[in-house]
Amino acid sequence: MISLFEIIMLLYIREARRMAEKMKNIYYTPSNPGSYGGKERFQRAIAEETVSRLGDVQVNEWLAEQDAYTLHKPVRKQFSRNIVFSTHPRSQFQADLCDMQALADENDGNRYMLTVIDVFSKIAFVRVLKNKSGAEVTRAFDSILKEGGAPKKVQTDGGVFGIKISMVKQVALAAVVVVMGCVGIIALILTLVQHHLVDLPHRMQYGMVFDAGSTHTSLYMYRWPGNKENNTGVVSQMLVCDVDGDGISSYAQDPPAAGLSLRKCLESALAAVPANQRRETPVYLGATAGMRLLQLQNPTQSDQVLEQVTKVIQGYPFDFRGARILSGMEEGAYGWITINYLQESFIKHTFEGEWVSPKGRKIWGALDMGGSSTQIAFTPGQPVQDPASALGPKLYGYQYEVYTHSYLCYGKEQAMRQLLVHLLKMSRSTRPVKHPCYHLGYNLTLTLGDLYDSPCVARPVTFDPASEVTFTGTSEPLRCLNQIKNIMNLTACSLAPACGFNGVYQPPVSGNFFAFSTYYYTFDFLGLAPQSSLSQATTTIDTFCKRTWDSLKTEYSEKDKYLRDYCASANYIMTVLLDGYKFNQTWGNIYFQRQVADTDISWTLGYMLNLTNLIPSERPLVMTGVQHGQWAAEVFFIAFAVFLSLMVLAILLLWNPRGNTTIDAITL
Ligand SMILES: Nc1ncnc2c1ncn2[C@@H]1O[C@H](COP(=O)(O)OP(=O)(O)OP(=O)(O)O)[C@@H](O)[C@H]1O
Ligand SMILES: [Mg+2]
Repeated sequence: MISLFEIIMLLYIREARRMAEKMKNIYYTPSNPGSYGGKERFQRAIAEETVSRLGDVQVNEWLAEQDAYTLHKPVRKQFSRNIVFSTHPRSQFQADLCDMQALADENDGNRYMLTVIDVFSKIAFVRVLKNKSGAEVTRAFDSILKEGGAPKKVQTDGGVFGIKISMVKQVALAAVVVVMGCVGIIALILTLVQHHLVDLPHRMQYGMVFDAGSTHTSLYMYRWPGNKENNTGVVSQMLVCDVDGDGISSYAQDPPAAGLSLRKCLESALAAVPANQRRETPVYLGATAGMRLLQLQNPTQSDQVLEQVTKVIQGYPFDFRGARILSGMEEGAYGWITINYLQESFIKHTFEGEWVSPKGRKIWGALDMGGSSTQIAFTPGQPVQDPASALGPKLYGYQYEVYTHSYLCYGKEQAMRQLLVHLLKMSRSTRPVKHPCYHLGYNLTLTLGDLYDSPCVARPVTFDPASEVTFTGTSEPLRCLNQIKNIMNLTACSLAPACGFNGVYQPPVSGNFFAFSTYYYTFDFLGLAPQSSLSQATTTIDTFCKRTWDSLKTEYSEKDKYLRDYCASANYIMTVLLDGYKFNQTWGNIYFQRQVADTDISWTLGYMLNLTNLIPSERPLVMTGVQHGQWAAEVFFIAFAVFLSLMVLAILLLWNPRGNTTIDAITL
């Protein structure tokens, strides 16, 4: 017995076959308008001939099996696409609809699937749809956003578009930006109002320099307020300690004694510098002409002397920065720096807190006469023609051109020695040797060994070092002056008239000068310091030189070890200044001074200033400060503003309030 179901099935199959036959006839009959064409035309032809319209699924399935249809379908072309860079999750979602209509009956009437994938993480979301109406798709998309968070962009077949930021997020962002703006304005106001130049209390700083001269060694200790170290004129002399005995070069035969001689002054320094600052207190030792001469005579001995002084200073708890021999040019230049620093010629720091270049830049020249060498340094009114005597220091942003020269063997002691040797030579066999610069009644006896013990004088080929020679004073100032001129060459100069003496190039002197050390000692003793007219100076010297030794001893203490030489050194000074450097027309520009601003004029201060970078090459910065409370408030508000900026960034990038992101429509 055949069942009703089987009958229905047989009828269905027969109808299906009939329809298939019919479709074949239509499609493969070239005269039929539905043949060999697209789906729409084919469907219309079937409807006309069978009076029934076949569903898309049936037609598509049948056409898909026909080679004639599939072979002529347009080929899918590869087309260029934009490269998408996705840097973090939810930067871009790709969305599409899958057509599941054919399976709708088995899927509770759900005909489509909305598929969404996060481009960065590849996490996929799927929602089923009954239809693809705008409302249905939007509902499904909202549901995906609730699960996966809102992306920045969504890519669909309809294009790429941004997701609207949720209201909550908008309000949060606006609030943070407003607060941030207020905080920034408060910080700015705090910074601009109530600021003033600060001058905070600062502890003193210390620095020391040993001036190891040819005749003696002195320790100069300086101090300055630490917060003002780049100002001019703030470094002042704190103490000077004279080392007992002669200069360190005199210890050539016993170098350890040179080191030991410094102990007394190092102990004074220990007492002067607070214990907690000793380690940071720089100490330098600079040796001058005496050691220059020893180095020429016996380099081993000069090295040994420097070694021994180094050893002793290193034994003290200071920041020792070395012992060395200065060149003559350095000695001259550092003297020049000292003077102009103390005079505040380079730059001035006003009460208003500004750095100003003093009007007209009145730069001082330096005239130094030690025991073994003499230096001149100044800024000439014309370019320095000899590069060997030119220096170009850049100080506080201004470049200077300095002429400087050091005459070795023309310090007071060595010049006096040269005079003795010259007089001895001129006297031939006359004994005692007449000395026109010594006072009548004064006699000096010394051995030839002592007289010739210097590279500054020419020794006879043979002589007995032990034999003695006596010089007897004659109080003849005119002869004295003439004999002194004989120890200098005042004529030979290739670049005449731009000359100093001994053929040395020197541009004409210009500006005011400080003359210190021997210049000062001698002129001060004669009552000619700090200034005197040229005629007053010559008269005073002449009168003094004519005096007898007895009258001098009565007036001054016989113990004044310099008494015998004042006449000679005064005449020597006049010769150097007038015949050598040619101050004839500008005598009044020379100031014979020992100190400026309570500080000794010496190369030592310039040396320390330079080595401790207390004179910057560029103009110092003016510091602006605020009170501590105000500063703290500024820091707080600025930090708060930074924090808020980070919050804005975090909200933009990371915060996706679920359920609050909305989309109005989406085209897939
Ligand atoms: N109070 C004084 N009165 C007179 N002359 C002095 C006085 N003190 C030092 N002298 C002399 O003045 C000269 C210069 O002394 P200064 O201390 O400047 O020389 P120095 O530094 O030892 O030598 P150099 O710089 O050439 O190495 C020396 O001959 C010294 O004997
Ligand atoms: Mg000196």
